[in-house]
Amino acid sequence: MKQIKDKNFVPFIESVALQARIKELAQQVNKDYEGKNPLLIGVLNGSFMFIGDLFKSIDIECEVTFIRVSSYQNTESTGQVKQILGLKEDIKNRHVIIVEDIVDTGMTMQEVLGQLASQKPASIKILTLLYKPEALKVPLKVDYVCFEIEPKFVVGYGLDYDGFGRNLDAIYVLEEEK
Ligand SMILES: O=P(O)(O)OC[C@H]1O[C@H](OP(=O)(O)OP(=O)(O)O)[C@H](O)[C@@H]1O
Ligand code: HPA
Repeated sequence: MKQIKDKNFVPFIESVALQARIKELAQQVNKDYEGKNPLLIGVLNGSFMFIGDLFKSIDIECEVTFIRVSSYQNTESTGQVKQILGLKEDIKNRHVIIVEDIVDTGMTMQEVLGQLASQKPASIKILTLLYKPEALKVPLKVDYVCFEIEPKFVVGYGLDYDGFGRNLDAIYVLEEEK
């Protein structure tokens, strides 16, 4: 069991299982993107650990970069607008793979996908470590998934609870929800 701030988390996906599945997914990317020089775009902060391990097992020609997504209140509407920060690469005509740690409501990915797609990449796909299909609130196609999970709060391996828990080498779930 791990205590993070006021909450207790219990083991959910162990490190060995994570690493084995990440290697499998990397093999799939190797197969699908051979000769295409894909650009992997990691969404910070959560994806840093996952993309590090994934990238080591991708052995075709490829590149990696990172973005952050900032949320701010649009003054002209009540909705949350997310802005992509930090993308310096020209993605026009590139094969882009967006790499996430988790797709939960799907709001982040919907926004990021829309904004990147408007820059006319040759192709664009979403690759995520964790996916909560039952929590999805917007229509979204998630192309590569390591693990589909129930809609429970998880931490570890890059994912945080209030900033903490990212350094755990496995995924843990809130105790009372297991
Ligand atoms: O599908 P959604 O409901 O939009 O949730 C998923 C997003 O939430 C988390 O990011 P967060 O904003 O917590 O930032 P972080 O990566 O820095 O932890 C996660 O890394 C995804 O980007
Ligand atoms: O389950 C989660 N854990 C941590 N961060 C998250 N961001 C969206 N869903 C989650």
